[in-house]
Amino acid sequence: MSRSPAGSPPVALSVAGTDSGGAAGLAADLTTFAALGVHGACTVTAVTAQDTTGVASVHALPPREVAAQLDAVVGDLLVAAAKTGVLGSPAVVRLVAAVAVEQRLPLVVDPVLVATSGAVLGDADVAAALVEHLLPVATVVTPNRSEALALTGLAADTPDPALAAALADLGCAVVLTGGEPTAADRRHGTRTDWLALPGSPPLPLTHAGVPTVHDHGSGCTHSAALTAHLARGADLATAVRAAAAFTAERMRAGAGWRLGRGRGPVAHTVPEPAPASTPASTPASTPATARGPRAATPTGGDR
Ligand SMILES: Nc1ncnc2c1ncn2[C@@H]1O[C@H](COP(=O)(O)OP(=O)(O)O)[C@@H](O)[C@H]1O
Ligand SMILES: Cc1ncc(COP(=O)(O)O)c(N)n1
Repeated sequence: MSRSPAGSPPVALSVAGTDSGGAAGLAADLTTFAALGVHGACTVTAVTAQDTTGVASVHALPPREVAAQLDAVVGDLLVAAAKTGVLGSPAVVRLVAAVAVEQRLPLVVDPVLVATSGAVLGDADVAAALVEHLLPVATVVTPNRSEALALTGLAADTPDPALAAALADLGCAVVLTGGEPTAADRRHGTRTDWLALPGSPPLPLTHAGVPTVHDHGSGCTHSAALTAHLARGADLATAVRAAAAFTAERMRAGAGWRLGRGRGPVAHTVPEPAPASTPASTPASTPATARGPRAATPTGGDR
């Protein structure tokens, strides 16, 4: 049941970092909320300098600045569901947990810890705080495989279902996201997420894979879509399936894009078609084209 007043959209809150390249973090969250008919409020936890090729710097905001934003949002808006991304420090993790409990927020935790390029977006202390304080009060946690390994401390060869089940034992539902294809996924051209509910055997959710280098922000888009569907009143299983479908659809929409030199953004917007009078041979005036051809191969972007 959505908590929005009649005639108004539900409100979802993202507590996350910025991505200067506009692919991940708050950019992905707020555009996804908007695409799914949900008003997006935000609390900035960290400012990152990053692009499609990697993360240059991460500046975590002081907890008091994060607390001030949270107070402003929950003091005024009726938040129907919230999600977290980069949190920046154990103190901020504890702060968000306290607000989630106090406000009884349905909470999606995307435990963003390490970028694909290797940049640390959450250190071991943040991972420990997530396990101790945030997962016990979360509705669902959405790690990728490397985040799940960091949270559980399990061996690198632990199979996906066992990883998902170990996290569910901590007390919240889990969607172990499968952006990295398994051997079976490679054979079948698929991706497999695992849904684990505490006390139940993990369930594979397999969908068609999209061949693309425009996958930067896939995890944020997925967790934001899940949050938006919860805010709209969907049950968890429905929201999980809808989130995977939305993310794959946005990846298909951006599969032909060439934005940046590395892992380009998941398509948060679909470009207007060129005016009918534009000759087919005229190059599109995108920044990438104006600044010369960009390589289509990934060079280690951040996911
Ligand atoms: N190439 C792809 N084709 C289809 N779905 C994908 C692809 N890459 C990721 N996904 C989906 O996007 C969602 C986010 O997953 P993932 O990429 O693992 O997150 P993260 O960015 O945190 O690593 C999941 O539902 C996953 O299955
Ligand atoms: C500010 C910020 N937040 C999150 C991610 C992870 O990106 P993804 O959504 O692809 O896992 C990122 N690179 N930067």
